[in-house]
Amino acid sequence: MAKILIVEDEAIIRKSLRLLLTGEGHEVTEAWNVATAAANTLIDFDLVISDLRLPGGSGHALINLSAPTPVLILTSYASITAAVDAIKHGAADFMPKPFDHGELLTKVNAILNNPAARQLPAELSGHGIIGESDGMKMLFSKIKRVGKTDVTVLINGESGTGKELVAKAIHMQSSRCNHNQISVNCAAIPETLIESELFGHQKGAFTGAHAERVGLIETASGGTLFLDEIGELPLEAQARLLRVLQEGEIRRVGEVQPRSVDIRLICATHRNLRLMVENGQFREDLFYRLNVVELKVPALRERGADILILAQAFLQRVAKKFDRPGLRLSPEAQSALANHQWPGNVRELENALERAGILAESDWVSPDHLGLEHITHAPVASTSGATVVSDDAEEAQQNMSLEDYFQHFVLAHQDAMSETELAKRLGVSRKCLWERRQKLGIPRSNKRQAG
Ligand SMILES: Nc1ncnc2c1ncn2[C@@H]1O[C@H](COP(=O)(O)OP(=O)(O)OP(=O)(O)O)[C@@H](O)[C@H]1O
Repeated sequence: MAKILIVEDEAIIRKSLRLLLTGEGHEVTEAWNVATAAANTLIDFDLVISDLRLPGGSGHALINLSAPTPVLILTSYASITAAVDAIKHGAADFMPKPFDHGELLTKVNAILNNPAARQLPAELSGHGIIGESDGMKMLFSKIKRVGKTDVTVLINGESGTGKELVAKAIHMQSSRCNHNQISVNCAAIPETLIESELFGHQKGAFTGAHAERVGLIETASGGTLFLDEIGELPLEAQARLLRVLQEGEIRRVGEVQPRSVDIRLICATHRNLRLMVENGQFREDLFYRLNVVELKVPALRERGADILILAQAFLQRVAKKFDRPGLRLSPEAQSALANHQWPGNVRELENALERAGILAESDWVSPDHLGLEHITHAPVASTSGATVVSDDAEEAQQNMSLEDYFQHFVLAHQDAMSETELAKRLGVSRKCLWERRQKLGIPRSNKRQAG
């Protein structure tokens, strides 16, 4: 006996399938669209049988949502091409409608008896990047194309959109995949240390250089170097990096002799580097070297049904992590997720689901558990640098935890201040600011393009 989910908007077809399958001893659950299907823990089913055209979303979305559960697609003769496309996207098989009962059962049995039919998650061939929207499909095909080459890639997208995942996927598709990918977050390394971190140094090159040090670029030789937040790289380090790209050579700080290196460079930024070039904050020659191929990662709010697909995937992960297999999204939670603007993108979504996994008392995740409200009050800084607050805001501030205060302060000032200024005003290092942003899920501002 197998557990089978039927997703079909026509009640008559649902009923006939139910009769057919229960008659064979299977346990059957019914749903009439993607949302009602997704309210179940899809991984628990042995098979999903889904119509291709469903109200409010296609059966394609279910292929992703259900992974690794196999999906048998039902389709009218008119959309056979679409069914073939579904197979390319990971469907186990398809069955034209109207169908012969015997033929359908043969297909169902063939899938159930074939363990290999359990599909890989419908993501970029095992790289963990989930997405069905047109923007993501376009990105996947570009990743596949640039992955095979050795060209420098500049990945652009808001904070938390998955730029690092994209960089990893490119590396894994490349001929360098058996070598390391070294990832460096230029925003997390203090400006004074960045050159020696990246390029290495000789013993005694500067105060504190007690021993020689191999830089991260040299360590990445033979593999891929991923420079995240490249817009934060100070101008002097930009000049050094340009030399590496032009000459394939590196000179450690304090060293005269260059060493040859063989790296593939992938960079990422949430900033508008062109604007930074115009403002004199980013070297034009370096920009053109980096921007050989530009990949744009869409913001989550532009990805339509991907929001729910990702939410279900993260929920399954959370359910496993907290050993709560029954966890599911209530219809209200689904609509809250679909309507949220996601300033922190996929990272914010991941955090929301993790939080829900902790807070939900029953199996049903409600909007409250997701904590998607926005912060409305924020302290305002005076030009003297002192923080000025209104009476109401003062009272609210007194009730704030340190983390709340940190978050309020960053959100209120990041359009006007650089990361260095923000860190200084908060009395923390840039690295600490970066780490707290990650921990608290505070996205970097898109309005501040430079500095
Ligand atoms: N399409 C996706 N499918 C699955 N998980 C994703 C996807 N996009 C992002 N994530 C997850 O969201 C989190 C943030 O992704 P990532 O660090 O790659 O974003 P980023 O754009 O590099 O962020 P930042 O600009 O802040 O460095 C990670 O945990 C990542 O695994």
